Amino acid sequence: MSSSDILAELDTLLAERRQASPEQSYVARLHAGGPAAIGKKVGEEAAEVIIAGMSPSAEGLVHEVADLWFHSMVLLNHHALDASMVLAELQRRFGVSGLEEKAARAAEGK
Ligand SMILES: N=c1c2ncn([C@@H]3O[C@H](COP(=O)(O)OP(=O)(O)OP(=O)(O)O)[C@@H](O)[C@H]3O)c2ncn1[C@@H]1O[C@H](COP(=O)(O)O)[C@@H](O)[C@H]1O
Repeated sequence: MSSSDILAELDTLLAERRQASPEQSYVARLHAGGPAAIGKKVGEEAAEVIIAGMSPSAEGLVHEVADLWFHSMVLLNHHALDASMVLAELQRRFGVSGLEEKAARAAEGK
């Protein structure tokens, strides 16, 4: 599998594992806890990303970001959303300066 396919492959696997028993699947266990429990895990992983980002170990940061992406994907899946929607949103934003987008929003009063 190429690395560019992994998000789509993982989304398919996550949807399958949602139906599994919580005794046998970490993903099923996360879903059983509901959005608040999954969101709590996303928050913990985000905190671990912040801590890893303070250290010079690139390997540690990559590991923690992978944990954050994985748990965020489970949360998306819990709401019948998937990574392709996030990728499409990033594609839509591609090349649009964050500063210009913010200024345009301010001009529209948003
Ligand atoms: N990519 C992942 C993945 N990344 C991280 N994790 C798990 O996420 C958890 C992260 O928890 P922490 O880092 O907080 O460590 P912890 O000490 O185990 O957690 P706590 O005790 O704090 O709850 C660990 O149990 C990891 O194993 C993952 N679990 C599963 N997947 C994918 O999901 C698929 C389905 O998994 P199951 O549903 O478990 O079969 C797997 O085949 C993988 O492809």
